[in-house]
Amino acid sequence: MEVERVQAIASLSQRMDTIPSEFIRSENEQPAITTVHGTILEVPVIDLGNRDEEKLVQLIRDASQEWGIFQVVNHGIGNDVISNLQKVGKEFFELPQEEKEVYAKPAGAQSMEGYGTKLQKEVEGKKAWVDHLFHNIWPPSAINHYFWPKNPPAYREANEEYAEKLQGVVEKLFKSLSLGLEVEEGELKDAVGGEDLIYLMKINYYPPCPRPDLALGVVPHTDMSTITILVPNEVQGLQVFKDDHWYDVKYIPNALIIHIGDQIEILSNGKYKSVFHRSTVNKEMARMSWPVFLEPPPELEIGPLPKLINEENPPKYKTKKYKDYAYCKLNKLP
Ligand SMILES: O=C(O)CCC(=O)C(=O)O
Ligand SMILES: [Fe+2]
Repeated sequence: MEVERVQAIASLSQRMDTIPSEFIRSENEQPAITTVHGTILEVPVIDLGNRDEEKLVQLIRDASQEWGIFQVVNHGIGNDVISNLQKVGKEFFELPQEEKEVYAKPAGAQSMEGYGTKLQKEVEGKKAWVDHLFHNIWPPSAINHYFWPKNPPAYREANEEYAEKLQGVVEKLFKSLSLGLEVEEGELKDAVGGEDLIYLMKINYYPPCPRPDLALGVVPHTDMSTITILVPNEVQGLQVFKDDHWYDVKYIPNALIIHIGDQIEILSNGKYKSVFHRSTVNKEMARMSWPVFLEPPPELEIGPLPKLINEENPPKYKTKKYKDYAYCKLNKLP
């Protein structure tokens, strides 16, 4: 079956000032109506190079409790590594449509991997203004190079380099998040699979949109991952829901945006919050983002850490295999 890519629809709508009606959100979702303007609240920005470890733990703990999202600077990944990742991703999405289709996600495949467009019409039968590419980048045993673009030729090296460097950031984050819960520093990482933790890369490509006031990119959701580490391009678009309102997340060049996902909320028995977020689109420019979802192996069972449970603190979440959690979430089952 031929799937209509948003990028193809966008190139047709460029000459018009309208978008197909299935992309027009209801008023209670339209970004022009529901976004708070002006920087009233700002997502915390944390210096990951801070040598005062206790302070770092405290900052990450507070941001994860209060917001479920923060940006990190001084994270140790070179600007060149990030700009190479962005460059090859952009080049891939700028290839002719038929070259991208080579990587299309096979119909009915279990895995997320491949090039695609969300098929199911989302909330109220509406579509999202975005195409994507998914593929694992770590560990080597989880990688299927079939889904890694061969063009541009530097694609593979740029992604390998980023995956390599990302591991240091992942270690630091899990360590601080564990210490923030007053458990051993390796406890959360072990609970999500240790060295078997899977790094799933997604590239979101949001083509220019004639009516960014009416459409949405990725619709409101929480990530089902443990943590998501996201690199945006320079086009503003990520928004978080806080105290009943939608706020823009400020673009900071070379910063990484860290989302707490559902599995960390569950493991922490609700102390850390999985952040509710969405993305908007731009009239003139293509927005792109590179979230890496850190996912437990499918068969691993995840529930609140036993050390956090006692008579006063009963478990607030069920323990489930990650694959069952994902199945229920995707199919909107309890
Ligand atoms: O593009 C963004 O900034 C957010 C994307 C996102 O939330 C997702 O793909 O899960
Ligand atoms: Fe997300």
